[in-house]
Amino acid sequence: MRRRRIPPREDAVCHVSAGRDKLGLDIHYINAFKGRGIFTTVPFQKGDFLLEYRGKLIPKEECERRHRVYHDSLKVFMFEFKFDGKLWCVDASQEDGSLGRLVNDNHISPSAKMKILNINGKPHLCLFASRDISPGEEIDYNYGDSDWPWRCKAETSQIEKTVSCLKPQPNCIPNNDLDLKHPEPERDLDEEMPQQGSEAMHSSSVQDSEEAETSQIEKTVSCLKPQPNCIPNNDLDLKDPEPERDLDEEMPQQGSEAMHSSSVQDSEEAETSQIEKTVSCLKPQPNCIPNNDLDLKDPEPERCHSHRLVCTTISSLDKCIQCVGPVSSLKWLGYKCKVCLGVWHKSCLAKLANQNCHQSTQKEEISEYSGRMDCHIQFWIKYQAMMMATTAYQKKNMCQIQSHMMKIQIKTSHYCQAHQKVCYAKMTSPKRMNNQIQQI
Ligand SMILES: C[S@@+](CC[C@H](N)C(=O)[O-])C[C@H]1O[C@@H](n2cnc3c(N)ncnc32)[C@H](O)[C@@H]1O
Repeated sequence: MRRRRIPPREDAVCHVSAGRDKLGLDIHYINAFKGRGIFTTVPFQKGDFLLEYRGKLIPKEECERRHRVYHDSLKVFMFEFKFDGKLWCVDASQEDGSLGRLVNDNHISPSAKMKILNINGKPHLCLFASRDISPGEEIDYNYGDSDWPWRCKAETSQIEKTVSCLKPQPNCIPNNDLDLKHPEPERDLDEEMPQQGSEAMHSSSVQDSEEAETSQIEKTVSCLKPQPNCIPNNDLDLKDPEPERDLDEEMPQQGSEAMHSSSVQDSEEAETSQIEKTVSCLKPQPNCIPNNDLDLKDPEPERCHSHRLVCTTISSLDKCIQCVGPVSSLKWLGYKCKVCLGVWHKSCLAKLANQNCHQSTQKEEISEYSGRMDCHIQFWIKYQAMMMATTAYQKKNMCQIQSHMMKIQIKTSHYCQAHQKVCYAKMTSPKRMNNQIQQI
C-alpha cells in the first residue's frame, strides 16, 4: 500500500524548522577515496524532500574570510548561493552529525536536486528526489560543472584498487575542536507553501531565492554545491537568474568553475618541495637515529649514541656536523641534538635521509625509527606529509597519496578526519594544532 505523501515543501519546512534529519536515510562508509555517503533505507518518490544541507549561514564577506583561512578539505563544505539578490554561504565544515553535508556528487545520474527554500525569510538548501529512489540507493546530486578531482573514472578505479585494504571510516566524526557556530535555529511552519524552491548546486556559484528561481540561478547556484576543494572567492560572481524549473527538469549546468586559488596552490607547491625533503627523512630517519644506524659524522660519538634532535635557532658560531660549513653571519634554523649538542642544516639532514633511503624498506624504517624520533620532529613530519598528501590529492595523484600516508603510517581512511581536525586546530592556535598532530 502506498504511504500518504506529505507535500514535499511542507515536509521540508517541517524538518528544517525542527533542525533534524528525516528518517529513512543512513550514513554509510563507501571507500577511502569517496569517504562517507548518504543512503536510503526506505523508498522515496520523485519530488520528495530528502535532506537539508545544514550549516552556518554566513554572508559573502565572512565566506570570503573563511576561504582565506580554510584548508581545501574544509572548503568543499562551503556551499555558496544567491538569495534575495545577495551572496550567501552555508558553511557545513563542522562535523555536526547532520546528513546533508555528507551527500556526494554525481553529475551523471544524480538521485536528487538541491533547491533554495525561503523559510521565514531565510534561505535553506534542501535536497529533493529527482526520481524515484529505492531503498539502499545513494543520495547524490550534481555539484556543478567544475573540474572536480573525483570525476575521473580511471582515477577512481585505481584508488579502489590501492585502497581496498583500508578499513572503513567511522560514519560521523564529532569535532569538538571547532569554534564554528551552528546554523540558524528553527523557523515557523505557518508560511505559505511555495510552488518550488530554487535548485542549488555545490561549488562556487550561488543560488537565488524562490522568487528569483531562474535558469541563471541554476547556473550560479550550481556553485552552491558543497564548494569544490579550492574555489577562489572571485568565482562567486553571480550571474543573472534563469527562469524557474521544477524538480522534474534536468539538472542545470554549472556556471562557475571550481579551481584552486593561486595562493593556495602556490603555497602548496612551495610546501611540497620542502615536504619532499622532510618526508624523505621518514626513511632511514637521520634526525634522531643512533649513530651506528647512520653515516652522520658525530663529533663525540662516545657521548651520544642516540641523537635527540630538535628544530631550533642555531648560533652563527655553530657549524653543521655534516657539511662543516659556516652558515651565515646570523643565527640559522636547523636541528640540534639535545644530547651531544651537535647541529645540522635541515638540508644536510634531508640529504642524509635520502642517502639512506634504499637501505631498508620504508615500513621497516618507520617502525624502527619512529619510536626514537623526537616528538617535535614527528609533529613536523606528520604535518608535512599530510600537507603533501593533500597536494597529491589535488593533483589527482592517488598513488602519491597512498605513498605519503604509508610513510606516516596513517591509513588513508583516517587521513581525512585527522587532517580536518588539524586544520581546524590550526585556525585557532598553533598549540592546538600540535596537539592534534600529536594524536595522529
Ligand atoms: C561535501 S563532502 C561529501 C561527504 C564526504 N564523502 C565525506 O565523507 O565527508 C565532499 C567531498 O566528498 C568527496 N566526494 C564527493 N562526491 C564524490 C564522488 N562522486 N566521488 C569521490 N569523492 C566524492 C570529495 O572528497 C569531496 O571533497
